[in-house]
Amino acid sequence: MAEYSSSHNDAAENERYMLSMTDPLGILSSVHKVVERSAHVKINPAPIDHLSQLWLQDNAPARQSAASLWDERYHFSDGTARTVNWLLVLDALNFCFWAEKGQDRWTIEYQGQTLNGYWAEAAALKRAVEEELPLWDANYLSTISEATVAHIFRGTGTIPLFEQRVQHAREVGRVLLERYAGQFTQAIAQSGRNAIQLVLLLERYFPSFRDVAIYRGSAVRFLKRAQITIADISGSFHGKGWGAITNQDQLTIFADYKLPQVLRDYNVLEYQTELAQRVDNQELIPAGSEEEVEIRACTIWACELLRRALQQQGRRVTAAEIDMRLWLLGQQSDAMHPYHRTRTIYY
Ligand SMILES: Nc1nc2c(c(CN[C@H]3C=C[C@H](O)[C@@H]3O)cn2[C@@H]2O[C@H](COP(=O)(O)O)[C@@H](O)[C@H]2O)c(=O)[nH]1
Repeated sequence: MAEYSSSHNDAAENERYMLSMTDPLGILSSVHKVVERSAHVKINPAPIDHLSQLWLQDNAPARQSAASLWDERYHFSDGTARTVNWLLVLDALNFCFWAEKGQDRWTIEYQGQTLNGYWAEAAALKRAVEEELPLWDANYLSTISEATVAHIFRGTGTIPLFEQRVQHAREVGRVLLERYAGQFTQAIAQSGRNAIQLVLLLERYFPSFRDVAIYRGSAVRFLKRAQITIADISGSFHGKGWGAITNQDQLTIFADYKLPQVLRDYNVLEYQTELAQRVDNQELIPAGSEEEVEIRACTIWACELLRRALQQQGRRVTAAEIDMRLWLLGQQSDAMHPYHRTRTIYY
């Protein structure tokens, strides 16, 4: 199956050394176990080398980091603690924007644009603040009503998993009040402005961020929304002030539904025939199924192999930079095979 295993000792030794040194969240080691056993998804090494060569030739975008790309059009950003709380709400609700097969996606109108997906979510939350709804206020969040959340996301169609979004907003408010005097900036301070400590804090105290699956009896750690929250805070503040968070190079890519789609388009990921047919037919892949966990685990591991291939060619990039580049490719993915459909609150 996966060809990542080495053909001689020192490569394996090097691999174990690399794994132990750069995996403080226990994500790489847990997805590595899935990759070894994966029965429905394969990682192809040759396309990884091809992709690293492509990116080495093309200088500019590889330098892109979240900070340089932060988009103020659709993100609320006032440079204060209010923005930090707003970003936590943004990423507590940052999941599952696609419609049932044959249905149109939920969309909103904002500043004369029709938006869908992640951008619709971000703009809807920015529009709410512009309409004087204090989405950065923990008290307000902790008791927010269904009617208010429906108003916030008003548009054409309904945002999927609406109930869960109400629950997540209330949970953010409640935990902020219980533990951080209503300010996520206090959590940043308490974590010593360390990305790893902050991800573990989100996993421990904010249940909706606890993105951990079970695969053949073992825990598999993804922590996608917890990790992207840190990247988004850092990006929004351009790496300064509340965005000056260390150890971001130890984050993994964020295992959403777009990255697997892009990696499959490059043939980095290959789906076993039956899974390929189900995904291409836009059938639901159950949350927590072996297929879903293998898709996400192989996505993370393939990006780690890509990061190492680039590093071996002298190009040091972080997983977050690889993530950003792949995700932006996924924003123009109409000609690609469909992304996998898993109804989940985790991505
Ligand atoms: N891996 C990864 N997944 C990401 C993002 C983002 C947006 N973030 C950046 C945007 C501007 C700032 O620079 C932020 O950093 C959203 N998503 C996920 O994608 C899916 C939505 O896709 P579509 O249906 O096409 O809108 C959904 O699972 C959502 O959770 C990312 O950056 N990486």
